[in-house]
Amino acid sequence: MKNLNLWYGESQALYDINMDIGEKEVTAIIGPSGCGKSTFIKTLNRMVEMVPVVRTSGEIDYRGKNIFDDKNYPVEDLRTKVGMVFQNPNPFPKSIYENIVYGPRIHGIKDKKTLDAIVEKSLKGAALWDEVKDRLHENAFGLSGGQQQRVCIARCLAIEPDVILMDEPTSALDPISTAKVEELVQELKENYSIIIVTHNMQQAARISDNTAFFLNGELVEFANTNTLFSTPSDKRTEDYITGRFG
Ligand SMILES: Nc1ncnc2c1ncn2[C@@H]1O[C@H](COP(=O)(O)OP(=O)(O)OP(=O)(O)O)[C@@H](O)[C@H]1O
Repeated sequence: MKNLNLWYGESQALYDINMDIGEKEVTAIIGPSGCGKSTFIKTLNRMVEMVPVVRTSGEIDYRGKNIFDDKNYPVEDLRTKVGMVFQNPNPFPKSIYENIVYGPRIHGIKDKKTLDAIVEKSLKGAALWDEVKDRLHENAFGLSGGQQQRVCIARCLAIEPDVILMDEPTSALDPISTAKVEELVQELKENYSIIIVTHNMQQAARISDNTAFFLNGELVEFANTNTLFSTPSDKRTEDYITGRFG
């Protein structure tokens, strides 16, 4: 990211963000409510532009192409490479199977055997296969919240992204489901780059390689997670992680 700025109408939400996010690493985004965490990750797959008054400046280069350059990087291509999982599990009101094959079908895959294989691989990737393999054609709404969130992760994996954006993916989950998703993040980073917004600093410390601390739309500090939590270089980071504000 180079000099990334973002405005909602007249109101600026991101200020001059410069950041280099590594491949196959977990990057945590932390900061107090309203500091721009969601705005920031939704910028990475340009979903933020669904708000009509949004305006950006600067660049986000992904594998040598600026994602804002529509001619060289169609937004549909970007979104197949950069998938997203939201705060509240949001499966479609369809069967587990139909949830997973939704994206691949849009991409023109029709062959049943291929779709079956995608469902199995994606559910295995989301550590859910064993729990649901005998009920693939039941409605996803019949699953627990934690299982629904893993369906959403499987749905994201089914389009074979490189990057997975997660916006507080465990905030609606109980501690056991949270632990499962955290464990899953550790497994997924073997194959995917993960950027995760979290309110939970212990979670950031547990699962991420690098952490970015945002405050009032600015990137205050971006460092190795252990370093950021043990010896932050900015006083504002120190105040936040020690609970002095936020
Ligand atoms: N659709 C929108 N229209 C106008 N302003 C918005 C919109 N969405 C977010 N904002 C503003 O942008 C700023 C950053 O909000 P954002 O949701 O990115 O913060 P956040 O750090 O993710 O907060 P939280 O932790 O509470 O989810 C806030 O001032 C917010 O009011």
